[in-house]
Amino acid sequence: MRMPATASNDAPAADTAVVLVNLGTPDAANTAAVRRYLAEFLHDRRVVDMSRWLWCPLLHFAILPLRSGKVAHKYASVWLPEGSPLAVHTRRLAEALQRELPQLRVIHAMRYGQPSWRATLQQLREQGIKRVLALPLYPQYSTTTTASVGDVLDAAQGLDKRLVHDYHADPDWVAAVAESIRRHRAAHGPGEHLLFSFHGLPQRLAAAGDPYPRQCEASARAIAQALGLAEDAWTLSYQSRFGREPWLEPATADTLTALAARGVRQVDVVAPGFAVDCLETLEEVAMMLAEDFAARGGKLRYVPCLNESPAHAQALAGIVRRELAGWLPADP
Ligand SMILES: C=CC1=C(C)c2cc3[nH]c(cc4nc(cc5[nH]c(cc1n2)c(C)c5CCC(=O)O)C(CCC(=O)O)=C4C)c(C)c3C=C
Ligand SMILES: [Fe+2]
Ligand SMILES: [Fe+2]
Repeated sequence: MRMPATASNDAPAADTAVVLVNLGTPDAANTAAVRRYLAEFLHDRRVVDMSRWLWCPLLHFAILPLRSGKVAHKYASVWLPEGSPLAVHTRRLAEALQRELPQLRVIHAMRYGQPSWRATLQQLREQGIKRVLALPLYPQYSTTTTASVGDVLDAAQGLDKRLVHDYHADPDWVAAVAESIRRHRAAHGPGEHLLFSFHGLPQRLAAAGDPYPRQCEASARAIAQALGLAEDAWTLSYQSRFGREPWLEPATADTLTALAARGVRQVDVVAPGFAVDCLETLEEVAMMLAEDFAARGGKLRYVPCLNESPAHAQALAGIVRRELAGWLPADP
């Protein structure tokens, strides 16, 4: 008889690992490290699906030489003593989740850069791990992010594997984000307008069926409802556009301009597409967009990501427990 796997605190599962997989980040805030990182990231066909005949010359002779130095400078402006914010918070979140799930082995890996997701899977197998639950740190599913984590998992041999598809409407995660906004407003004063800023995506991918924008809309609506916000008290927008083709709209920068023109003087910006703070939230939103909005006479207050907060770790632990409870062991 096949018994469901359990993941209660009293049922040790020494052969099961949970891996939080994030995007990845450079290992130093300098041009060479950023160039290495961007080269690996932007060679993934899930991220850029152009013909290699067109893309490789553009990447190697224009994008990498021109972008790496500029982006390294941006990383330097948010770098922490222990490293890149994305790396630091991802590691701390895995440690916090390990405390919630002492019966399991919890680690983290990066799709690009270190610790390498591919190498992590091989090491786990060598260490005698039989089952791996991959939890991509992307609340909303996209072919450009979650599916790429899944590609590497699919290619790993000799493991019983499972991937968390998304958690964009998970009630505990929604409650944790809503509570972080409530606390931010309690600490800094009531808010005038709430802007949900998600990472963007080429419109072409959304038109081809990527569920990402629908899931972003559902996340924002659920969080706004949990906060009891009126329809006109919040807006959704997309940031971090890359390249020349049309990306999802409205753009966060344009939305802030429009809000300022409408006379809105204070905007709280939250980024629930990012599990942890990173270049895109700290430099692009909390620094650059905040400066632009201030120049228009407004105040942008950035609500930090859930990062390694207990509420975040508890929400992820709930997701892990449910996934493991429904996971039948593989046939011997
Ligand atoms: C075609 C290019 C890109 C797509 C598609 C894309 C989708 C996408 N990205 C994230 C999350 C993150 N992206 C981050 C940085 C980043 N993203 C791109 C390009 C695309 N992203 C680039 C080139 C970069 C690097 C910085 C730069 O050169 O501008 C990050 C932060 C990494 C860090 O080190 O802090 C995150 C996180 C999602 C969720 C997503 C699709 C939905
Ligand atoms: Fe190339
Ligand atoms: Fe990105």
